[in-house]
Amino acid sequence: MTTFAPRRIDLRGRRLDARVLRGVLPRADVDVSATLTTVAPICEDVRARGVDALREYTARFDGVDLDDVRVPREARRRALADLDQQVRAALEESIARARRVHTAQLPTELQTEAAAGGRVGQRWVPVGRVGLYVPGGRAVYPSSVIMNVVPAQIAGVASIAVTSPAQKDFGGLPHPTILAACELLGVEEVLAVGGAQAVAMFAYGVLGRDADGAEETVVDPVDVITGPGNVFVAAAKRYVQGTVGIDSEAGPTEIAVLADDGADPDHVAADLISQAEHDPLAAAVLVTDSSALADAVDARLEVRVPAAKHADRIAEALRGRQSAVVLVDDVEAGVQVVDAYAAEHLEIQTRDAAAVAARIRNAGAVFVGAHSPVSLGDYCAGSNHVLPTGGTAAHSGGLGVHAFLRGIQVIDYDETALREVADHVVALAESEDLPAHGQAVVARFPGADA
Ligand SMILES: NC(=O)c1ccc[n+]([C@@H]2O[C@H](COP(=O)([O-])OP(=O)(O)OC[C@H]3O[C@@H](n4cnc5c(N)ncnc54)[C@H](O)[C@@H]3O)[C@@H](O)[C@H]2O)c1
Ligand SMILES: N[C@H](CO)Cc1c[nH]c[nH+]1
Ligand SMILES: [Zn+2]
Repeated sequence: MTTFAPRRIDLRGRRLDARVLRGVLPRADVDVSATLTTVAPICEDVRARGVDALREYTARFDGVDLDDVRVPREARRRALADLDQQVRAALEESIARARRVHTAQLPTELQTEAAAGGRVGQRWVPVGRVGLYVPGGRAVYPSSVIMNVVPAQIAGVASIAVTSPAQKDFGGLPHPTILAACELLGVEEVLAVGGAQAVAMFAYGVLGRDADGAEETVVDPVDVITGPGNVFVAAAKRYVQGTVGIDSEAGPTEIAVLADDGADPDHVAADLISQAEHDPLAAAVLVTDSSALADAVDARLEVRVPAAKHADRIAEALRGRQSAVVLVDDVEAGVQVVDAYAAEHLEIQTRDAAAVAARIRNAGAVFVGAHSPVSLGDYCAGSNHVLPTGGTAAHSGGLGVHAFLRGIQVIDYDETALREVADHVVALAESEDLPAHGQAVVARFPGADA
């Protein structure tokens, strides 16, 4: 008999320390590490050969003969004019909520008097140019245009470029709804490149030839690359990090659900399927202290998956080594497990869900209670759906305005304030055997005792 249920991991009665959990929990991160060997030559080739390399990879991976990587304004205007009105209304609502939430994230400028006359400030300055990746392989993601562009605009980034894979079925342009979303948001530079080659294009910039054969800049390099994508995109972001800043490794989608016997198995199954739908590498993990709930969810997967539109992809994700149903002794143990797993999305479907959610330390985003499914956050909650995957939520957060800002400290001491602290600077400089550091202060007060 074909089963559509994820494998079971039984942690009941087991000691749950970090090492044990690391060994037994499902994890897809190794795919990103392994994929570095695939994407490194692609990135280096784009760096060396520019547009010619972009054309070759687009033909190979997307089946499109690219004419120009730049999408003309007219195509974006037409896409918006032709957009279904219901989809337009949904995009507009999503934009409005995202703007509200992301505006509230803007940090305040600080000015502190560390001592009388000694001021230290903190200014938040947007990066100059960003490259935003919008996926478009198995599915297309106009919602990811919003999730990338809104925080970049609110942060005040002056130069914003969006890229998304060229689509065979749409004349080699990105999907029209993606173009329409760019136009709605007033994005002026849109490119038709996907995968690792798009990430390299942004990291290094690309040159091409104009109609007369003269060398021209086709895409300028950016300071920061953000956005979600498949394992090739996530690996390429890891590869170019350092040359540019990145947001997080927002790779193949993950959902973890922490549920007790009060959860509705229909909801839990629907939510696991909703995210397994993204990619055969997507991870769907249920953590529960109720074997009755685990069985009930499995039974619903058996019924629903074969009938679903992308049943093959969903079944592959649910049965993959990255998915599982994890049985634990109680909700307390479940909190330890989901914290060690550090999921991109974590739903809490337990009694007193808000209190349980408040104790979670590692997750890209937490969805609290019966009425906050992950797909609400994917589209219309106002929160950002570009979130860290593969366990990186233990050290990275989701996309927001901060990804596009740098805090610059501004130190402004007057003479009296510097004189007052001079002895301490000299003492510390000498303790580090860096006496010239102390001298740089003493030199300002000739005649004073050093
Ligand atoms: N974590 C997040 O925040 C988040 C948000 C939305 C979507 N996602 C994920 O984004 C992904 C979207 O993936 P997708 O594939 O639909 O679109 P995508 O745009 O990420 O990838 C398509 C590109 O992959 C490249 N590619 C395909 N096969 C390749 C190969 N064998 N070698 C090298 N490159 C290859 C091609 O260049 C193609 O253009 C899914 O995994 C989804 O789960 C994650
Ligand atoms: N669940 C994805 C984040 O991993 C975001 C998304 C966009 N569209 C549908 N879902
Ligand atoms: Zn989703």
